[in-house]
Amino acid sequence: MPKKKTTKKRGSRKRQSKKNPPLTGINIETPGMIVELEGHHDLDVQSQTIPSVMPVMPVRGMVMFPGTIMPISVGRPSSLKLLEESLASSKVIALFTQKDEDIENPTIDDLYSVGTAVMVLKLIRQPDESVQIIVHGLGRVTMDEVIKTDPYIVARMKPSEEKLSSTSKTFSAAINQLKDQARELIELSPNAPEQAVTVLMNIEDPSNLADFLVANLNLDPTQKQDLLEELDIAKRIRQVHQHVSMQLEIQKLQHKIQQDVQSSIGDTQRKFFLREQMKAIQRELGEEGEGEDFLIRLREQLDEADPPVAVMEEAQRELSRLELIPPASPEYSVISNYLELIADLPWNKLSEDNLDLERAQTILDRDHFGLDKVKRRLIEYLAVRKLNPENRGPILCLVGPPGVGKTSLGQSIADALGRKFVRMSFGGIRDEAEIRGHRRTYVGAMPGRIIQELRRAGTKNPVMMLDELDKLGADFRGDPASALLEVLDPRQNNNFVDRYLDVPFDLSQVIFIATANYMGTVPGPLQDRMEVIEIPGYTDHDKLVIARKYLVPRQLKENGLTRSLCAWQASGIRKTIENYTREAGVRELERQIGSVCRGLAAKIAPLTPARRKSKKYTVDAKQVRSVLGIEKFMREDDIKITTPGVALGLAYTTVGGEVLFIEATQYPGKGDFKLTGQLGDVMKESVSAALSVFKSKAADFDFDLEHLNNHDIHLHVPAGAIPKDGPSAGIAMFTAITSLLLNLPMKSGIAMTGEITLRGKVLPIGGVKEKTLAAARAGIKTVILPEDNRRDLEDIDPQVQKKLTFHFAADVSDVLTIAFGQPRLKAAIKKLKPHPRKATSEKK
Ligand SMILES: Nc1ncnc2c1ncn2[C@@H]1O[C@H](COP(=O)(O)OP(=O)(O)OP(=O)(O)O)[C@@H](O)[C@H]1O
Repeated sequence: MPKKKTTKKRGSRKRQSKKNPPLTGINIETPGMIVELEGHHDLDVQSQTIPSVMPVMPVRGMVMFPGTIMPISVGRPSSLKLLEESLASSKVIALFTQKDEDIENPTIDDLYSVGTAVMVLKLIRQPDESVQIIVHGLGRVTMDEVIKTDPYIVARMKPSEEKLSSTSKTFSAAINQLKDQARELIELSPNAPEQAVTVLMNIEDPSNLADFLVANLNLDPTQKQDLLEELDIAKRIRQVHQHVSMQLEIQKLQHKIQQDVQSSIGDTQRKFFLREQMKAIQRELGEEGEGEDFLIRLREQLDEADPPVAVMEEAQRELSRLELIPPASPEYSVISNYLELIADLPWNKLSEDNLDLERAQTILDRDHFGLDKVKRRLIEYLAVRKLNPENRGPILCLVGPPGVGKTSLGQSIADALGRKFVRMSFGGIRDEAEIRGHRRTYVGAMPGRIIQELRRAGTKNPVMMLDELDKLGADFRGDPASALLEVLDPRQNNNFVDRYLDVPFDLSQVIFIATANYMGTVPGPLQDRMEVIEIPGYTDHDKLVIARKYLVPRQLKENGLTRSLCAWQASGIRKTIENYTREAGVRELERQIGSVCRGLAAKIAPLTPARRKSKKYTVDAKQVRSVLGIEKFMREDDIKITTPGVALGLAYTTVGGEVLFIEATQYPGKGDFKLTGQLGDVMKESVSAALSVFKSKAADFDFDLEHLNNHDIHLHVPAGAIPKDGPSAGIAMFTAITSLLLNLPMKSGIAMTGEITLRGKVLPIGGVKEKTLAAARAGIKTVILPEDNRRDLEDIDPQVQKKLTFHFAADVSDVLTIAFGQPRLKAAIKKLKPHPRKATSEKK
């Protein structure tokens, strides 16, 4: 290494310098040797006089200043010659800067006229035959007369006389200020040597100070030459001051930029170190493995989930937060739960649709009996999807009583399409957050049901069943229906934002199918967005087939039985339908069939395997009776009417059509009218209307209205615990009141439905299909419908039509004729005539 060599050589040179006269021994031919010239210590330099004749060495790209020490590379042959010859006699030479540094062999005219006399302190021979000299500036010289130019220039010099024009206090202040600024500049300069400030502060002489600073300032050679030629020290100080100030400004600016850069790098480094420290602490606590592995896994899962860029950015932000939190902290689990959700959600996972319509039809037929209209609509829906995949189609809403197969139809559609099936029930949901989630700031926050179900589905295009839409509530916690509106709106749902997830998720590929028992309570705007498909309920015949094909085989299997062990007969199923269930769907029927199967399983299980093989139970009506016990429903008894004041109405409720008993009674009182049975406002009004119609027709019946002043009437609609509403029981109310006041029981086996007006007209009603089904189920033989509902007849199931006789009424008098029979009615009126008058006159 050059430094080592230098030290080593120094020692030998010292010895050598003592023995040999130095310069005579210079051998430029010996490369790598440093020659220390004799007598170069400070005192020598200071006492060195500047000879009047000196060899001139041209230099380029630099200006030498008195009082400074500089290394100079010498390579030109003429300069090497100069050194070789002149150093033998004197260590002092003159350095003159070239005006144009590109000139290889400068003449006198190519040099500035002012140069610097220098003392050569060291000469170092380089391996490439050049030489480096270290020189100490002695003083300014001006070329006076050229003595020779070959092989190098030798000239007579006249020393340059410097002058100090000012010694005032201002000048001293300027010197001090210059020194301060220069010190600041040195301190800001990253490469300045440590002792530079000390050297600066020790310089007393203003000329030396100026020269020292110029030599070290970052100026170009012409500027430096100007300052060399400036002999007025005060002026030179001023100019140097300007340069120092400017460079200080630049340096400060650079320093600031540097600091800014460093502080930003420093911040990243700080975080890195802190993180490392955190890991070390976690390692000490034994928590490290857990957290590290988990984070690695999480990162992999996130990459795999490949969510949209914005979501990934959010996830990365949360991941970096997670890295700083110890696994034991509660926040750790909050963030990690969130990230796990993002990693689990099917951002890009789609299942491929199978739009083979024949296959879809087969699957629908395989899973469900009947329901032809519904199945046809579902096939149409799939056909449109096949022809126009972009068309999202309407949102289907299957409406019907419980247990008619709405949910299982949804499952069949998903099977037919080859999509995943998820179901969410809205029964009792009152909080908007159930759908849209809670913000993560809440303790125990969770995503909404939609996002939870999608996570469960694992694909972003499942069939999602929104069950029991009619049970959706609303309270102070917000309106879940409005959140659902956003979910179902095809223009908004590609950007659905769950509050917990806080980033949009695309729901546009989900097929939503809603179900409801009753459309009446589904919020209007939601109804608007859906296409309603009604499933009215099953006839006894339908139920028989469904039971034989689906329910019995399923229950046998579930209870570990076989067909050969338990042979269900049609009579057994019919008995179960008629005497143990009263419903529109088949859920209770399946439950009862299950009960029978369990009862038989209890008998079969104790048998030996051999006995079991030979034993066969025939499940007929008798067997069902013996297992299920006393019949729950006796149809004929139920509808037999023996007392006045009772009428059978037909209603449409959330559980399908129903036969409604309307009972009225009277007792002496003050003419009050009492209503019970949880009747809604509309129904109450229709009772008032019925009473008013009766009063308006009292004369026709020869009925003395005075009777109503001293009798109270109580009208009750069982079952009292179930809320009822609607106008369609109007004519039944009127019939019940008439029956009571005319003291004439209605004929048995007749049920009626129709709204009543004050003029006694009968207005049309809805739900004819469901109501007639219920009538047939209950064993009713005759149904009175409003005249305007005649057109609904063709919609009624043929099985039901066969069982019922229909009468159509335009006016209440038509109703009374059918309900009581004209002769019975006349007889009752006749009987009644003297009775109330007698009672009144008796009272009088
Ligand atoms: N037409 C049918 N063919 C075969 N099975 C049926 C039919 N209708 C209903 N079921 C069966 O009846 C049971 C009840 O049906 P499901 O749960 O789908 O009723 P739902 O209409 O959704 O009732 P809820 O309104 O209470 O949700 C299911 O096991 C279903 O398979």
